[in-house]
Amino acid sequence: MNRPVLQVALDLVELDRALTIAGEAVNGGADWLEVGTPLIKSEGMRAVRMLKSAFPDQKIIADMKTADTGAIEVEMAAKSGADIVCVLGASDDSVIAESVRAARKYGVRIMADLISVHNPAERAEELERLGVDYICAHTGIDQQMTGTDSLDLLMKVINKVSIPVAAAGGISEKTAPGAIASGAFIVIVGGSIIRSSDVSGSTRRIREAMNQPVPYTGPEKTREEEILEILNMVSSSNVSDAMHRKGSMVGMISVCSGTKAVGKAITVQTFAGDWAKPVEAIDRAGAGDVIVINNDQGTFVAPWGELATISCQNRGVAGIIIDGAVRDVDDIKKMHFPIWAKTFQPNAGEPKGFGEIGSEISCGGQSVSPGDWIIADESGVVVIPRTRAYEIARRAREVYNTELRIREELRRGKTLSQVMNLLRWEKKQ
Ligand SMILES: O=C(CO)[C@H](O)[C@H](O)COP(=O)(O)O
Repeated sequence: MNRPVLQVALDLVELDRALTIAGEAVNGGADWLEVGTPLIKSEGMRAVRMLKSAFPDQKIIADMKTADTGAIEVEMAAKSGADIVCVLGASDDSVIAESVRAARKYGVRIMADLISVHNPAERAEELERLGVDYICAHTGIDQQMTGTDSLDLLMKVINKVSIPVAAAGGISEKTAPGAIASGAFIVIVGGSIIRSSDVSGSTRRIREAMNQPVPYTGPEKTREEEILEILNMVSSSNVSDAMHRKGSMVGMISVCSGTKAVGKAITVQTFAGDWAKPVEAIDRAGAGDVIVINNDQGTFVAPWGELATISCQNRGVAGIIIDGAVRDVDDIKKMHFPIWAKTFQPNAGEPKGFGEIGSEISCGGQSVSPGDWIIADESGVVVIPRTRAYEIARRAREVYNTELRIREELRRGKTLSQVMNLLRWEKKQ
């Protein structure tokens, strides 16, 4: 068989950005260009026409994700210049058959996408019998965020069909060699290329990685390691964006400027003037935990100060968040320890022992349960529910990566409003 193909998925919504990025990807060695579903929904068949006319030597793939009216959609894409049209493998056999008939009539090929197919191995065999030209073992972007692995899917189907198989879904420089080693003929890459500030360089590196197949051995890190690594890289603002602009505590001020805290919450409920439970929580906290304290709206006494901070530092606690006051601020600032509080106040209370460690609390207007993840930086404090921590961390990384590319376009001279095409996307009344 010929050399494996690198297909770059242009999952963007603006055609001019897609054309620029496509050019950079082709310079980096992209073989095929995919007009991604968001681009088709935003710009229609014009996107296919423009890509074909700008890149006549590249195969153009129209990712229609067709689920009905197969003949009409394939005809539209074919007449606009697509070489390959993607249909949903999960759609009815009648849709696949009509798509294949139209494809034969208009001289294009059909790629069937296995996204959300419940029985991928069996369905891949059926799709081959129905006449499709390529099978795409695809884990969708939302599925990737929850940890579904595209190469697992690839391995389920690769030996079931004799037509070429594409691998898609979060493929990067690290996983592309595994896709080839597992038998993929086409590697489809979206985010790892189109969100990069150096599209040509990223494309080139993935192309080179594809030339050195290495058997895939599964993820290198545990989910918890991955969450920690991502949250250390992204900002609280990235995480808030990933949570649809939610999760942020109100009124929290960073005591030691320039510090950041990431870790799992040890929650403490105490009452104004009582510092026993906050200090006992230090003994319960493991290295890397963040102690989150509700002080029952007490701002006239501080449940936290320098000595508690030294104790935390000794235990490797990652940070302190107090819905209340902190004292000994001059000394704490010298320690450069990550603490967020509502206010400063020299009065300490008494260690009476009211309250609880490890219960659900409210802090800065957010509900926090033990084990929820906390990310705190100069912008503020965001709580990530533990049940969604992996997904939110991965979505935050997408936000972070998207901004890398936007920053690059700003550097080249566009305004933010131009890059985002704000006027076009304002909500119409
Ligand atoms: O079809 C798609 C999403 O439905 C994408 O094009 C495909 O998943 C490749 O993009 P990425 O590498 O970002 O996953």
